[in-house]
Amino acid sequence: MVEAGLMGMTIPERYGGQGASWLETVLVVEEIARACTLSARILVEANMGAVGAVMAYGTEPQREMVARQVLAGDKPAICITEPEAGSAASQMTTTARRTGSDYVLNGRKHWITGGGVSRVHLVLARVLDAAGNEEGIGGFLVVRDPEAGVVPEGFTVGPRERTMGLCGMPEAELVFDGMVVGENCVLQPPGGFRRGFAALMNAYNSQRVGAGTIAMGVAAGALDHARRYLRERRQFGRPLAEFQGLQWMLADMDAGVHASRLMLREAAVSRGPDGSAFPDPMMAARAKMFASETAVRVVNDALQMFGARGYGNKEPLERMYRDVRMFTIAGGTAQILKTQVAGGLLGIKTPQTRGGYGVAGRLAAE
Ligand SMILES: CC(C)(COP(=O)(O)OP(=O)(O)OC[C@H]1O[C@@H](n2cnc3c(N)ncnc32)[C@H](O)[C@@H]1OP(=O)(O)O)[C@@H](O)C(=O)NCCC(=O)NCCSC(=O)CCS(=O)O
Ligand SMILES: Cc1cc2nc3c(=O)[nH]c(=O)nc-3n(C[C@H](O)[C@H](O)[C@H](O)COP(=O)(O)OP(=O)(O)OC[C@H]3O[C@@H](n4cnc5c(N)ncnc54)[C@H](O)[C@@H]3O)c2cc1C
Repeated sequence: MVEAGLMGMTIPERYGGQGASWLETVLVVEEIARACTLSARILVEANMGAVGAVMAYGTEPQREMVARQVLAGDKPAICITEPEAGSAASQMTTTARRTGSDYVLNGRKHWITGGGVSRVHLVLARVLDAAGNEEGIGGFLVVRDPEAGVVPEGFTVGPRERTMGLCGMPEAELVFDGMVVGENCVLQPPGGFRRGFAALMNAYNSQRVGAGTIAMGVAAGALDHARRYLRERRQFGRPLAEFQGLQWMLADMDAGVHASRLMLREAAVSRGPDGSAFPDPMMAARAKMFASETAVRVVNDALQMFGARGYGNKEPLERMYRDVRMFTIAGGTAQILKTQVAGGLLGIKTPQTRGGYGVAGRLAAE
């Protein structure tokens, strides 16, 4: 992927990238996901999420460092989720406490894709001043590269999670125990730490569009396989393609993939409020939620069309099914994304803590 120029496509040309748009990136992601979910995931993380956040909010040296790493083949890790803060990501307890001009990180992240193999890590943490008062949530850039002898003290990689799919890339726990990082590692979004969580999640909307595109690409690949097999396989003296029950399934699958693709591309070219460099939050949530749920159904239906052969490993369907199942979970579960979409439609703020509901501007004005 480095040789093909796919790592760091979105990085601006002045840092060695191609300055590719989100739309150009998702076109490539779809094609790759048709054949290999894992490679598509690497592509998304090497162009969206953390990379997008650094290119939008980073200092010159931070951008140069991340560009160098990614263009050389690193897939950065985005470290948000914690054992007690999954969907409730804003309740993270990992802290970054200021001591002089440094920060000391303490806490535990889990299910981090690339844990143990990624070099660049964007770690979200609750920022405390020297007296322990909270300042908001910030992003911290941490490089770990054992091959080059860079192993930050106080940063350990815990056990790998064993998963039903996507087995070519580890998900692991990362433990920060008094790890000291300098001020130059702080990713400072506009609005400072008080608006840090919102700004970092805003950057993450690009990765939601990327993740949704992977799911859609896997479904598109499964649909191709299904079309091939319906023409190839014969039962009752006729090709499966002649059975109307399967034809209607195929038409529904095609419509689902097509609708997902349109929603994802619409989100990819959209921009959030206030001149954001990232896709509109609601469009990203809607597209990822729809594409991931649709893809699980489409791949399941494709597998069904193969009968026993779909359940076996001579065809890629069983692998695609195991891979695609993840996309309604990671990157914001389908339920969380639906809540965000509904909140936008109704003009209701939707924090999920007891007593947290509020009315946003539009409804209040009505
Ligand atoms: C956002 C949530 C964590 C819910 O938490 P809260 O209820 O505490 O937060 P909110 O009040 O909804 O939001 C606080 C603040 O942030 C703004 N915000 C939130 N999300 C976004 C967004 N996507 N884009 C832009 N801005 C956002 C929100 O508007 C608020 O700002 P104001 O104060 O109103 O101005 C929860 O809903 C959530 O998103 N949970 C999912 C967590 C998640 O996605 N984790 C992903 C981990 S990385 C990963 O899985 C990688 C896998 S992969 O990509 O393959
Ligand atoms: C393969 C994989 C890779 C991942 N990679 C990363 C990564 O690189 N970086 C990272 O930070 N994280 C990563 N994650 C973690 C991922 O972001 C979380 O799994 C996800 O945000 C959900 O959190 P949780 O698993 O703790 O589920 P929980 O939040 O415990 O949710 C459990 C169930 O309850 C539902 N639920 C929770 N709250 C609500 C609510 N308010 N309303 C309705 N339903 C609700 C959820 O939808 C879900 O069905 C990865 C996960 C997987 C599976």
